[in-house]
Amino acid sequence: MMRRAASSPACSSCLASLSASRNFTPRITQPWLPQIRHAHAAARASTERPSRMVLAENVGRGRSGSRTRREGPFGNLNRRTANVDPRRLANEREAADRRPSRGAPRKDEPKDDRKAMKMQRILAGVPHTKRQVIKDKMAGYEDFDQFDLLPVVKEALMGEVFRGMTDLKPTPVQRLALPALLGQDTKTKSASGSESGPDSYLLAAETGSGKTLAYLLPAINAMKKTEAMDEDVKAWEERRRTEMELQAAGQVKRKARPFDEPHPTMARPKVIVLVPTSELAQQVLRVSKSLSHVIKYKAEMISSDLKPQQIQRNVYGAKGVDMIIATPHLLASIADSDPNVLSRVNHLIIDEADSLLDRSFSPVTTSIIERASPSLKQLICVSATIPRKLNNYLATNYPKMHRITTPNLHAIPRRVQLGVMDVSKPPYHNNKDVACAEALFTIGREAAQHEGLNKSEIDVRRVIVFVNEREKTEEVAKYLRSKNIQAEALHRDTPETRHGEILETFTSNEALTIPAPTKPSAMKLPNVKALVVTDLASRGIDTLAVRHVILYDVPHTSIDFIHRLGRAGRMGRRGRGIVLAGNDDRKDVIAEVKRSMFMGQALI
Ligand SMILES: Nc1ncnc2c1ncn2[C@@H]1O[C@H](COP(=O)(O)OP(=O)(O)OP(=O)(O)O)[C@@H](O)[C@H]1O
Repeated sequence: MMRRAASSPACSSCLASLSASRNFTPRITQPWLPQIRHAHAAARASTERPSRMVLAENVGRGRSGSRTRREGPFGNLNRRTANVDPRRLANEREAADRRPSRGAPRKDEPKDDRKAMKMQRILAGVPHTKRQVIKDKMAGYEDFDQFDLLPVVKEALMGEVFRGMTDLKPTPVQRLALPALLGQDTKTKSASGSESGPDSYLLAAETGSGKTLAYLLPAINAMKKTEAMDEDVKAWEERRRTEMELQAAGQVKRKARPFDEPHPTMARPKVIVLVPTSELAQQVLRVSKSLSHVIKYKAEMISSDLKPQQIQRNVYGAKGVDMIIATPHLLASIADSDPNVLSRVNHLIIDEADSLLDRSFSPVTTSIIERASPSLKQLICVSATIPRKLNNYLATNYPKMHRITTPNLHAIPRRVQLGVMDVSKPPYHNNKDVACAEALFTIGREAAQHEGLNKSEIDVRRVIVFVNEREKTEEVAKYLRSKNIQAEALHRDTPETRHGEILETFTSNEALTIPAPTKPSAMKLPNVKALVVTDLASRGIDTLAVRHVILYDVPHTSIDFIHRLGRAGRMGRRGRGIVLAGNDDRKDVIAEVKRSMFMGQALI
């Protein structure tokens, strides 16, 4: 039932209390209402005790006496400042500023408005100020002569690895890592060492920036230095010399008493390099072998593409082995049956550490680290990216690890350009095969124009096409071949023996040329060779001669963007990436990656 409004005069506070009750319809048009309001106000002013609704006159002035600590169960209520020790607060703020993993930008850092990439935020951040400090630190080393390398190591570097190259300068990661790993940088040494365990380092630098030499040179240098002091090796050499002298003097017959005592380093390497794939093992071995010709040490690899007898020979060869480059599973299984394989390791290098310490590889990699620990002097993790997971893993397990990161970490170099083909529009109608073939034709046409006429030989452009699924590699390569484009597919199921052969064209630094066609041939695009691959070829593979990369599928993460685009524009060269953006692709992510590349910003 509706309640009627009171018919007698009432003031505004009375009306307010009435209106609070449900179903009350106020009649506020009465002409006498203002007078009643004034009467009430006058009565209020005349009372001695102020109403609870009236604020104290000094309310704005704050408390005069200090009452920072209030006792009792409600002492912490209605506080205007946090109940935290101000010194602790200041310390925490300072630590947060120094902590590399904190994603929050500092005051002096430019504002970051990359919304789509922030959704995944998969990479650990490197603070702006830290990047500046690194730049200053790098400035001290301009020449390879400034590093404490043995003369024979320098000779091998210049005469073999860099043969025919002039005006060589160490790259940023080499300027930072070589002094630290060689012990020239005393500050780094004291920070990374611990009384009980080995010195541990993280080397993180852009793709194609020379990380392989940055870790190989110090390890080989240390190996050579300690070799001269190795008592077992000295004694073995003495016995061998005596035996040879006896044979030469005709006192013993070589056939009757051959000197076949195994070298003390047989199956006892001093340096181990762990890599995720056979292809990468092959590549690191190539660099190491070129150094070993001059430095004289024995380097071998073990990976699943080798026959068991070959693996046996590489590890248990009578001449011994100083360095083993291996995939973790194979090495761990050898160490299971012969634990002494890891008993003399001084340097353990984990290349592509973000892969080898992720969930799938981590148990086996860490088991190798643990078994090698007693003799280990340096543990070196190497990576082109520091995912947040790796960052946390290292911070927890190796809190004293010294992090060597370059100023441009996680940034794709500006010399690599990214073009976007909107495949959702005509004439492609979301058909990426057609768009990919079109992109390759454009590359071929541009190259032909660049070559000019009247040449007897033309350059062949090597293009890597990245897809996300292995099934897609064959499918795309088949389509391209149907359009008379030279294309090969490479994925995990390709016979391992063929991997090296297929990759060779793309990893070779030699110019690839063919005789200039004089008449139109069946091969519509003679000057382009395409390799359709999954991520198998995105990690560590040194494709110096590749200028073009096509991202057929949009990479799932910014880490994949960095690694895939990192196959072009290596070691200061120019490169071009073309991403095919279809209807279902995250165009906002692509746009942000493109903008970051243009601005020279690190991906997140
Ligand atoms: N100081 C240097 N000057 C010129 N070239 C160099 C120098 N250091 C290394 N290189 C060459 O640069 C190329 C790339 O080096 P490397 O494969 O070590 O790169 P990376 O940093 O390991 O790349 P990724 O992260 O992709 O594995 C190699 O061909 C190597 O010979």
